[in-house]
Amino acid sequence: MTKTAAGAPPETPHAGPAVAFSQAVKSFGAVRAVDGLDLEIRTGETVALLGRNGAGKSTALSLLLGLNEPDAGSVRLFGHSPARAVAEGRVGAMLQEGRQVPRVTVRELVGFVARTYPAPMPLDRALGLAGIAELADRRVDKLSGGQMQRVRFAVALAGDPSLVVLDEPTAALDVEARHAFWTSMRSYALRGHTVLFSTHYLEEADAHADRILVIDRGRIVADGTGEQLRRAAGGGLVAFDLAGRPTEGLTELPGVLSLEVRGDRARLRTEDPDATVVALAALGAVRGIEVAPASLDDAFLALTSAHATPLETAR
Ligand SMILES: Nc1ncnc2c1ncn2[C@@H]1O[C@H](COP(=O)(O)OP(=O)(O)OP(=O)(O)O)[C@@H](O)[C@H]1O
Repeated sequence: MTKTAAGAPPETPHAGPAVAFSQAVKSFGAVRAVDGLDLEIRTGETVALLGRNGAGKSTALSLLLGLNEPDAGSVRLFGHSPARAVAEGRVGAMLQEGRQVPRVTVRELVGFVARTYPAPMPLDRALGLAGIAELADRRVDKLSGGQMQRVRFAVALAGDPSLVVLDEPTAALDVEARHAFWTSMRSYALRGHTVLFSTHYLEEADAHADRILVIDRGRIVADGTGEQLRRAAGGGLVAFDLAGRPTEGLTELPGVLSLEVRGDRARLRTEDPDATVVALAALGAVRGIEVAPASLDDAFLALTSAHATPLETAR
């Protein structure tokens, strides 16, 4: 049998999903960090994993990378165990914490990691994709947090993996670096690769993922595009000019969940915008009326609030 440069067995082609969790469970003491996780990610998808602090994102990613074993259920990457997929060089990862290696340059570090993979991408391409070509000869322990984050991205890409897993990749980046990061990530994804990233930024998930998975208390509570999540959360915002009208009774109108008054303008959060508008029209309160759908923030809060029940999203 042919051995690869890294001593790993050669890649075996796989037609099924890139990632498959089946009823995966991982507990730490009394905390069920991942609690019966079921999900599949197809090859070529860019997927965002969204969740509150402590929702189970990092634990799910650690199961996926084989850094932790599930207590029950299974996790498969390209049809195999995570350990095998990693050994075959199919997976690159950018985790939240990475120890800095003193005294080596960016080029040396990324080159070193690349050589541990069976079929790495050319070093200059990895540096270029991560937007750090001009930092190649700088020492990694002298870089800023944002620059280091991009070095981690280059390290994740160095082996030319089929799947990259990014845990909160833009957490330390300023607006410009964030923009550059997503451009790099997009060009990587466009080459048919699979990307899974976790984030707290809803707008980033909406803008850069084909599909958003919302995780809460270790389970997937929603799965769909940003648009599907907004629709599943339902409801919206109805705003109108009070024109001196008293606000009493507005919270009793059909569908209304809450009222906010700013100057002369009333903003009603409602689970049934149509019914609320009809009721306002009956009161003659229609001056400057505007209806806006639920935002992704609203959808996220509805999905992950303490009493939320999983929503069915049409996929
Ligand atoms: N090694 C560990 N030992 C004990 N508890 C842990 C460990 N790792 C995670 N947990 C707990 O498991 C739960 C899920 O944590 P996890 O880090 O997966 O969440 P997260 O969604 O990544 O959160 P954040 O957005 O804050 O990074 C939390 O209650 C956390 O305290």
